Parts: sequence; structure tokens; C-alpha cells
Amino acid sequence: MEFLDKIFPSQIKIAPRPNYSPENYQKLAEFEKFNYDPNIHLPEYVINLKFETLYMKDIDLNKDEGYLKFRNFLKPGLAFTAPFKAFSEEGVKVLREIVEISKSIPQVNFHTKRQPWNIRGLGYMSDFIRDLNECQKLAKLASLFAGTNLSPFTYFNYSHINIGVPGSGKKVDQWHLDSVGFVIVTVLSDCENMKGGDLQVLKRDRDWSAIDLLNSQSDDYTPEEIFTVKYPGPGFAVFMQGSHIFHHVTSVKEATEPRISLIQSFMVSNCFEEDSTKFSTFKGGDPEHVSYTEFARLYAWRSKEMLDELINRTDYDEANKEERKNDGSRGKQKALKIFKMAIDELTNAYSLLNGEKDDTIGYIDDKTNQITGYDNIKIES
Ligand SMILES: O=C(O)CCC(=O)C(=O)O
Ligand SMILES: [Fe+2]
Repeated sequence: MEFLDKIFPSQIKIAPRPNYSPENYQKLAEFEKFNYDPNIHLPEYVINLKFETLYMKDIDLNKDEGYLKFRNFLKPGLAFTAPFKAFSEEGVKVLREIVEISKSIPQVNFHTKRQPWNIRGLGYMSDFIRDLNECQKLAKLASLFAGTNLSPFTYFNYSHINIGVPGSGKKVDQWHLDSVGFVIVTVLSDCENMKGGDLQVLKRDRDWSAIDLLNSQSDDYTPEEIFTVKYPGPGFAVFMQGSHIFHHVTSVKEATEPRISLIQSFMVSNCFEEDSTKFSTFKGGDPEHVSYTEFARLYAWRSKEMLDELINRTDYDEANKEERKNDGSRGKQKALKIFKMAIDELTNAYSLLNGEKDDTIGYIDDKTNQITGYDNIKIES
């Protein structure tokens, strides 16, 4: 048995699949030749005990009691890992072929102010991408790093790809916090002689006061608190809690080919844990007919999971016994707590989806040095 199956004996939860593909994102015949097989496309994972890591507890600035309790629960909670080999040679080869095909599909190519070129939406169009993102082995590896069970995030995010064109003078990605809790960021291109194109992270937890520090970073000066990821080669990845630590990717100055990176996104499986999802980011960037439906389903699933917990509880008898002893409060209190959480989840979803509420976290625009929201404004490629 794989060591990951020993640690996580039960299946990772996957949100129910949509039984349709949104308009413009139907299955594509050109992708049919690729069949995902973790035994071929993933390597044997070897965990190096001298793994270079940064623990959330070491960069926490937030000393709020509730927050610390949550963090304690998430032990060991790696903020980010050292690079590890996430994909086999064959895995890299297939993914690169998929990227090449995708470049000629207009509706999956996006050019935004934050990211000059990204590819999104492949989960609906390619079974390989769908199966990779729903792979138990990869999700269990991410769960091991996070210290809690993680599930794949929404379909349109499955295998988000960034492309950095050498000499474009544009950052591949501006300083930002992710709008999803956890990511595995893999480089697929040859970076051996690349200048620039560095993924850099700030070693502080959600510290907005660091904006000046981030903006002071220039080509020839990297403040000590900013860490540069050194990828040994294609197929190597880092796992990170991108929703907690600011990160960006510098512009590619020189390289033998464009920089290609692949982002696998994960959210907490347990509906009762804190969730870092920020709907407004996706609302502001993805096609409207996709983001609304995906997030309606996501919030509906999370609330359903909460109510299922209430329906499937096996400790009512015990709670009821206690209840008789304790004047009827215990079982009732537990039930009320779950109802309240489900109501809050739905109220939050309702206000976000109908536009009464905005949960944007934005990114730092390098032109203005200001936090900027996602406004659906596309730029010319
Ligand atoms: O492309 C990369 O290396 C990282 C990109 C990133 O942080 C993102 O897409 O959120
Ligand atoms: Fe990111």
C-alpha cells in the first residue's frame, strides 16, 4: 500500500461533478488521446525528512484566540514546501502537449492586468485534466502537507496555467494572495538558463502592512523576508498556502522558451473548517455563466455537508442521555450550532451571488503600488 493510503485510508472527498459542460467549454476531441494514469504521470513520492519547510505557526502574526485554535488544529500546516518532484517525465510531456493544444483554443486563453497570460477551463474540456485534478494520490499528498484533508477546488480552476513570455517586460503574476486555500505550483518548462520568472513568497502570514516592503523589491534587491523558489527542473513543484502568504512571479527576462507553470488548487474537505475561497476573484475574471454556477454549487455542497452531519449523527443517543442529565441542552446546542453554520454559509453565498456582498482581496498592481480588485478588464495579449 502506498504510504499516502496508510496515512489517509479513506477516499478524499470530491464535490459532485456537474453533469453538463458550460457553453463554449464542451469536451474537445483533440484531448481524447490523453488518458490520465497516476502510475505513469506521477512519480513515486519520496518525502525527504530534511525537507525545507516553513510552518504557519512561525509566521503567524495573528494572535487572536480563535485563529490560533484553528491553526493548532491544522498542525503541522506547512506554509510552503521546498520543491519536490510532482510529475514524472511522461506527466510533464503530456501536460505540455495539452498546453500547446490549448493555446489555439481562444476561450481558454485569458489576458488580465494581474496575469498577462493564463489558461483556464480545461477541466471541462479534457478528461485527462479532470482525472488529474480528482486524483486521490495528488490530493492526499497535498493533504499531508496541509495537515488536514484537502479536496480539489472548482472545475474552472482545474490545472490553471500561467505563461510567461521572455522579454515581455511584464510580471507573470503580480503580488497577491490566492482566493483558494492551497495550491501545488509546478513548473513545466525548461528553466535552466532562465533569468527572471522567479516565484517569490513573503515569509509573513497575510500581512497587508508589508505592501511597502513588497513594492521596494526591485531587480537587484530582494528583501530578506522574501524567499525565491529555485526549481531544479520541469515537473518540480512547491505546495503552498497561497491564501496566507503573498507571492508573485517576476517577469521572464531571458529563457530558452516561455515559462509555463501549472497550478493545482485545493480547498479544505471539512465543511466546518475555515475556508479561504473568495468568490469575487472568480466573478471578476471568469465567464459569468461559469463562475456563478460553479460557486452556487460549491456553497450548496458545503451547506449540504453541514446538514448531512446533522442527519447522519450517531451520537444522538449519547447526547440525549447527557441531555436528560443536563436539562436538555447538550444535543440541542449541538444541533443549533450546525444549523447556524449552515444558515451563515447560505446567507453568505446568497449575498455574494446576488452582488450585495463583495469578498475581493485584490492584488498589488505594480504600476500604482495599490491594492486592485478584479474587474473583468481584459488586456491585449
Ligand atoms: O505561476 C506561478 O508560478 C505562480 C502563479 C500564482 O501564484 C497563481 O496563479 O496564483
Ligand atoms: Fe497565487
